Amino acid sequence: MIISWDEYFMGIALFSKYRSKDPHTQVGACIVNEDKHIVGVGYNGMPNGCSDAEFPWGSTGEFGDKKYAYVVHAELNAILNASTSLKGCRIYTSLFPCNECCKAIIQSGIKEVIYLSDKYAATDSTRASKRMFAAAGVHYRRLETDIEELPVNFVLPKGEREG
Ligand SMILES: O=c1ccn([C@H]2C[C@H](O)[C@@H](COP(=O)(O)O)O2)c(=O)[nH]1
Ligand SMILES: [Zn+2]
Repeated sequence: MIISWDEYFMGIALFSKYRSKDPHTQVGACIVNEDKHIVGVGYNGMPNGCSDAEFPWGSTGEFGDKKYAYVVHAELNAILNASTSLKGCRIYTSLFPCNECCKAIIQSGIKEVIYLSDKYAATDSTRASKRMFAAAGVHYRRLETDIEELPVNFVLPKGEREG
């Protein structure tokens, strides 16, 4: 199987999301520069020093009892983890960016967003993101692919196993 660049970078975003402890929505993001070099990756997780085990992952109750007060979004983490200027870069993200990530994407100089799921399309947050991206000239598109699954085997074929 040979995959396209878009599928490859979205694959990295999808792989990254499995690091997230969010029990409901795991999100991964991968930023790529004009030379097709990966310059940042991220997933939705608690800030440094805020234990995944101690901070809440639920989404009900008081403000302080919900994950939303604390979690750093995948796209923002990818931006903050980036090693270089993001001017002209593309971001691959498994979920369409919320309005807060949208602002960070625009301000960082990223010029294109490639997403997979738009499951919150009907929300005010996503509508605001689309409005801001359009105004700021940040292009967005859904990943086009025929691939349903990308198998990754951690178990080596018999002939390649040790012992
Ligand atoms: O742009 C976004 C929007 C959301 N996320 C993260 C934040 C949360 O951990 C989940 C959303 O949780 P729900 O239970 O689906 O409300 O997704 C993100 O990383 N980037
Ligand atoms: Zn966000």
